[in-house]
Order: sequence, then C-alpha cells, then structure tokens
Amino acid sequence: MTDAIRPLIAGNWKMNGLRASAAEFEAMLAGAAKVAAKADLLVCPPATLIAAFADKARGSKNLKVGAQDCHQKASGANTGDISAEMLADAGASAIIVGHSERRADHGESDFLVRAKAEAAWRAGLTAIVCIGETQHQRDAGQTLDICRGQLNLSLPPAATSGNLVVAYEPVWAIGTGLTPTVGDVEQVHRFIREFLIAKFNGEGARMRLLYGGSVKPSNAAELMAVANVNGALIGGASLKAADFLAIAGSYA
Ligand SMILES: O=C(CO)COP(=O)(O)O
Repeated sequence: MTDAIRPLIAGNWKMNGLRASAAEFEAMLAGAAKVAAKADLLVCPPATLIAAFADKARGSKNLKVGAQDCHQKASGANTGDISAEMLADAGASAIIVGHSERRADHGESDFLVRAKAEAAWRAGLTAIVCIGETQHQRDAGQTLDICRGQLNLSLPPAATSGNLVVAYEPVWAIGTGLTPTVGDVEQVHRFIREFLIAKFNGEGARMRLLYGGSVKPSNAAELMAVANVNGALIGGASLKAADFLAIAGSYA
C-alpha cells in the first residue's frame, strides 16, 4: 500500500541563506521538472526568503516553498514571532514543526508542537512534524518509546494524509554524517507506520513518512528504498542545488 505514496523530498535550509541564495534556488527550480514525475519537492528557506522564493516558484507544480517553524497563534503581541497565516501569505505551502533543534534550543514541548501543527492547518498549510531520539536515548534502547511518546503527544487528532507529514530524524544523525543502518530505519519507520494506522486508520496508511539525518546523494538511494520511507528531510545537502536534485533523482 505504501508503494502508492508519492515521495516528498524536502530541504530544510535552517539558518542559512541570504538574498544572494536566490541563484541556488533558481537552479533547483530549473532542475525540478526532471524529477517531478516521481517526487514532490519542497524547499524551506529561512523566513526572510520565503516570499521572494515563493514568488519565483509561483505556478511551479514541481517545487514548493515551506517554512521551518511558526507561532501557534494567528496574530498578537508576540515580538519576533511569525504566524502560520503570515507564512501562508508569504507563499509557504507547508511548515516544519517540532524540529529537534527547536525542541532543544527553544524548549518546545510536544504540546506546543501539536499546537503549531494545528496552526499550520488553520492557515491551510501542511504540517511536517519531526520526531526522533537523541544519542543518549538510543544508547538506552529507548528509540521506539521516545518516538511513540512524541507521536502520541505531537500529532493532533485531525491529522490526515493531506495535512500531515511525519519526519523521523534521529537527533544523533543530524549534521553528523552518521546514519542509522537500513535495518534500523526500516524498523523505526515500520513502527511509526503501525502507530499511524492504529491511530488514523486508512489515512495513517497513506501519510508520508520522511527520513532525515545526514541524507546526501551517496546514501539517498539506499535510504529512500527502505519500506515506509516516503521521502527525505534534508539539511546540509539541501543548500546546494546539485546535491538536492541528485537526492531527488534517486526516484527518477
Ligand atoms: O535536520 C535535518 C533536516 O531537518 C537534517 O540535517 P542534515 O541533513 O544536515 O543532517
């Protein structure tokens, strides 16, 4: 059943990119058509670049622009924050919520992540909810328990295959060059799929489930071929058009 799920290759630029990065984005846009038959592409630049990139991508069916975080409220006295409605207005089509860097650096709880996912939906956007264990938790054999807890508390009950993407990003694999074995990825993704089906029935069977953490052109084909891996959430390698498109090309 999962074979029918259309893959999503998403780039998370994190706190990287200036207006001059538009050239790199344009190269991604130009190359996107080649992989469009097999996968959807999403680039999540810093908030400062969303509107400019979304303007460039307007009308493109191949590549969309997303955001990396949002505030849970629509508007108000929240200095420095950006709402999902503002991101939608800037042209974003999806928002990453609950990235481990937000959970760790900004103390974001599962409850807040859930509220942010609901904020994305309120604005009509897809929520990409991130989960994953730390090295310490992995060493203690708690990987599946941690994932279960995060899934339980971070996913709102109204999740559908249209409004939710789940990204499994083991924290120890992010930016380290380390990746879990194919067997480990398969085990965790199967666990997540079973959780989603138990909670959301048929919708859970169709939700996109991304792997993230040190995905690069040299390991993408192997990771993307794992059962229940329906795409990737890519950090460092998504900053270069050649690498990002090569990863997406694993499906071509
Ligand atoms: O955190 C990530 C994507 O959200 C993964 O980052 P890297 O691909 O740089 O390991």
